[in-house]
Amino acid sequence: MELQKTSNGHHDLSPNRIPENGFDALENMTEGDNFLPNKSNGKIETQFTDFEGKTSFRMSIFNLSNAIMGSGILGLAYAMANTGIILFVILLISITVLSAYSIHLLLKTAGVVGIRAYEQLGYRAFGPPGKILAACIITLHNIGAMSSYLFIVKIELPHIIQGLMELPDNSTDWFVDGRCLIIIVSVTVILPLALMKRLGYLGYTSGFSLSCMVFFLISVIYKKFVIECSLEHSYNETGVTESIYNSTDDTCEAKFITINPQTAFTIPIMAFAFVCHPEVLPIYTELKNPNKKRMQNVANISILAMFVMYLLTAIFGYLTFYGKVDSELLKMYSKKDTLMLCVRLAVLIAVTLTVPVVLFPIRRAVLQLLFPDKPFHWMRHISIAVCVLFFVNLLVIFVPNIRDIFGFIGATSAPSLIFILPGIFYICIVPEAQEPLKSRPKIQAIVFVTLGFIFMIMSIMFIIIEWVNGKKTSGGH
Ligand SMILES: NC(=O)C[C@H](N)C(=O)O
Repeated sequence: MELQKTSNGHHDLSPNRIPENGFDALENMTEGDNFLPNKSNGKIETQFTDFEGKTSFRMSIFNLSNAIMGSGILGLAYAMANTGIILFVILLISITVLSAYSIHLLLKTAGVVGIRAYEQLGYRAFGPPGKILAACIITLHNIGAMSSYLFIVKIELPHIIQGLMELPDNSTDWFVDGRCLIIIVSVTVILPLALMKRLGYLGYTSGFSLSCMVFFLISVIYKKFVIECSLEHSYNETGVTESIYNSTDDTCEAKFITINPQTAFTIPIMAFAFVCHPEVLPIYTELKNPNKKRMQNVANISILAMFVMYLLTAIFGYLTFYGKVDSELLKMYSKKDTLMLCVRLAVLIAVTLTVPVVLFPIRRAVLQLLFPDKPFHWMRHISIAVCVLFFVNLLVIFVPNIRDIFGFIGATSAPSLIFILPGIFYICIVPEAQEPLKSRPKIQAIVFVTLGFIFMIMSIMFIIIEWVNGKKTSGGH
């Protein structure tokens, strides 16, 4: 699809030139493209002409909620065990509000320049290095998230099959080999969904994925009332020793406020659980009748719904196992219990259906970096998805314990995507004439970025300290 060039050599994206297939226009968009500012009520409002979205409000909520909800939910009970109920609730509310504020910054910045692509905002703020930085952080973070989802499939699916088929624990058949299973799941479920041309089409699978997580939550609540907390409860059945992740507290009593060395992981776990920022602008691009308020509503509803689910999961998970809860809640439940086998399956389905949603921003970042001026092409669309999935599969198959890598990625990319980048883009892109540096919104954004840097430095420091201590206590292994 060809866009007409204006006299200054830029693409003309004026409203009377809205392309038939706006998606191509977005993929086509280059750094020099102009967007038409629309002066209404004396305020400059940029009209988005990059794409005419067709995804309904409800489907967009499903997609964004699905992007938020992932493996992060499994670590929240553990986070609560290491902060106590009150501190946890305060931190969770703070991260929820900050996450919504960050989306507000992204949407406002996108509105000012009329671009709904994270990487392009990076370009507007800092030129090519800004674009490369944003694309790399998105790719790194989302590959980390995808790997964590496939890691769950690799570990849990064999147990589910063994449990449902009543096979002995030591069976060596190929269908209980996690490595074979992730390849099968990737090829038969994830790849076809990742090949969809638009994220909007994933609304139905996202809705289904969310209902699986609701089932998980209901079961966690139910189990609280049937499982008795016992001090001898053995939860490390898989034999994986993770000294740095194990809680030190072994009592069956709820703590309201507590601080221990593992408290350091709380903010990275919560921040990771709320990351959906690379998906926000792609979802906005496909929203029907888009405007900032409507998209902010999509974000607020999704964030609020996920906040409720996170809070309930954490509280009931914690009140079932107290200080002994593992950093992966599912590990705590018996593998012989049919209900819990079904719950594991539901969580697996939920995270598997999240993988394609998380893959979309990676493909967009790669396209923006390697083929910035090229129109949509199926070959590129398909090959990037295949390469990304291939790489993530290799990672999950050959790296035995990627938790440390996640810890580091969670501590660096999550604060960057939530706090630092949206704040810096806002400060740099919203013109001084519209909002001077000393205006309230800009000062708020500066504080927000500073907070992001503090979180990031603190998390990295704590994680390094824990690694060093963990290595010492496990004899240097
Ligand atoms: N979308 C992501 O990056 C992570 C997601 N928030 C999770 O909890 O797994």
